[in-house]
Amino acid sequence: MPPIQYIVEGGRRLSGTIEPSGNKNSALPIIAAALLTEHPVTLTNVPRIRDTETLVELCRSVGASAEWTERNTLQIHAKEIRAADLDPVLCARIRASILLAGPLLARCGEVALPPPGGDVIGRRRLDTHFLAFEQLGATVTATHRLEFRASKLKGADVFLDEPSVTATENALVAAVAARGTTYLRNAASEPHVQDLANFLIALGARIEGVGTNTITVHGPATLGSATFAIQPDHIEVGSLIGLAAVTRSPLRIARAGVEHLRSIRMGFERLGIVCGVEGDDLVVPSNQTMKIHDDFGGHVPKLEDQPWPAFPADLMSIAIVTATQCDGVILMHEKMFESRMFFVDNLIAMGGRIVLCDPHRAIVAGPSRLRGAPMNSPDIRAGMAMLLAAVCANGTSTINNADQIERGYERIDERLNALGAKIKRIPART
Ligand SMILES: CC(=O)N[C@H]1[C@@H](OP(=O)(O)OP(=O)(O)OC[C@H]2O[C@@H](n3ccc(=O)[nH]c3=O)[C@H](O)[C@@H]2O)O[C@H](CO)[C@@H](O)[C@@H]1O
Ligand SMILES: C=C(OP(=O)(O)O)C(=O)O
Repeated sequence: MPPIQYIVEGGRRLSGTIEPSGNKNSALPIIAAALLTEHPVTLTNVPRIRDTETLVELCRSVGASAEWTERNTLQIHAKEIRAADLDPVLCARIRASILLAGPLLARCGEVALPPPGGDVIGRRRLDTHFLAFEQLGATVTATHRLEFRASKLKGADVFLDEPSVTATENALVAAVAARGTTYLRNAASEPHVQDLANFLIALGARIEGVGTNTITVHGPATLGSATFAIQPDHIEVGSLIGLAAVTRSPLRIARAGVEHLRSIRMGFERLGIVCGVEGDDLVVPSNQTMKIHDDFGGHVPKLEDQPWPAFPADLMSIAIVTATQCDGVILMHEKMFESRMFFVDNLIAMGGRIVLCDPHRAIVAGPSRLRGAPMNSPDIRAGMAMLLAAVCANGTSTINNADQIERGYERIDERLNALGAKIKRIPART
């Protein structure tokens, strides 16, 4: 498939209603966990994006049947599976290939995985996965590929060395198959971790503490079949709040999953962007103050990411672009990843007033009028942030490597064009 380029004509006001897709980071562990049961599983509201398509291919490669029966409905039946010959190219395409470790280990007693890929946003450690599997009774060998073996998984009191999202998900799936009770302490609690736990419960697992940092699993569970709807993507909702704000456009984000939006709304409120809630819809008015709130005493405020329920790392790039359009000064502190902030060079080239202090911190002084420019998307969220910048800038921008954006956002060009944006999607000239 040729690489994709977006040509964006900026400076247009948007309006209308948009519904977020299902959460990518829920769909991925849930598709992988569907391999845990011999019975058929139907998943609805699955985002039809590059990452889910790749994982579906990997599921087929281990012997499961996986069919899209509608655009966003996926049926998976893992009657018999084998944990062998996983394609290194497919595994390297997505971070979520590591999520096959838990279900395949539980079903087959061993699995060898080529290293996972995913966003190039800094070092992405796997040590927490290894720690959890070892405590549940597996042996782990990590060389050019990752090998996990366990003739029997045993429940354990596991303290994760950090609340890693995918490590919590792998440990949760393995614990459902393990004999005895497992406590996962210092567990991640993101909406996608909750979604996975609720899917496992729908299959028949006994899990307590969903949404907290101590998850208790009583195993082993006898699993059946289930139909499960993936919850809305809170990161996409946050991206759309940023889009509405930078283009000064009134947007209604329908079925936004407002119960999970508190820290995200607070983050944008610090930038002077206030959203209303109507039922499960989020309403972003166009008449925002866009005035950054100083800390008490007039001190320079900061916005930092942290594990859930705090402001999510995957929204930092969006928040930075948004802040360029706000009045005031703010320190943006990305604590988790070392390379996620380098994309700000593109915003600086467009006229953004940003000082990159070090790989983790940037000071943004706004507002600045952005000018269209050529850009290259390094990762999903930086790509989406650049798309926001391009839509609000004066003139035309080109975003190369827009495939990255499409790893995480479904038909984003069509959906934003329906709101009034002008994004042309073309195969890039090589
Ligand atoms: C498929 C999927 O679900 N991917 C998400 C998942 O990736 P993933 O599960 O790979 O991310 P982890 O939660 O393991 O951690 C991400 C990084 O943050 C660091 N870290 C983590 C916890 C902590 O308290 N302190 C800390 O510094 C880790 O060392 C690591 O470098 O979670 C990340 C963090 O929300 C998101 O960016 C990714 O979109
Ligand atoms: C970092 C992300 O994805 P992944 O973990 O799949 O690379 C993301 O969704 O922003």
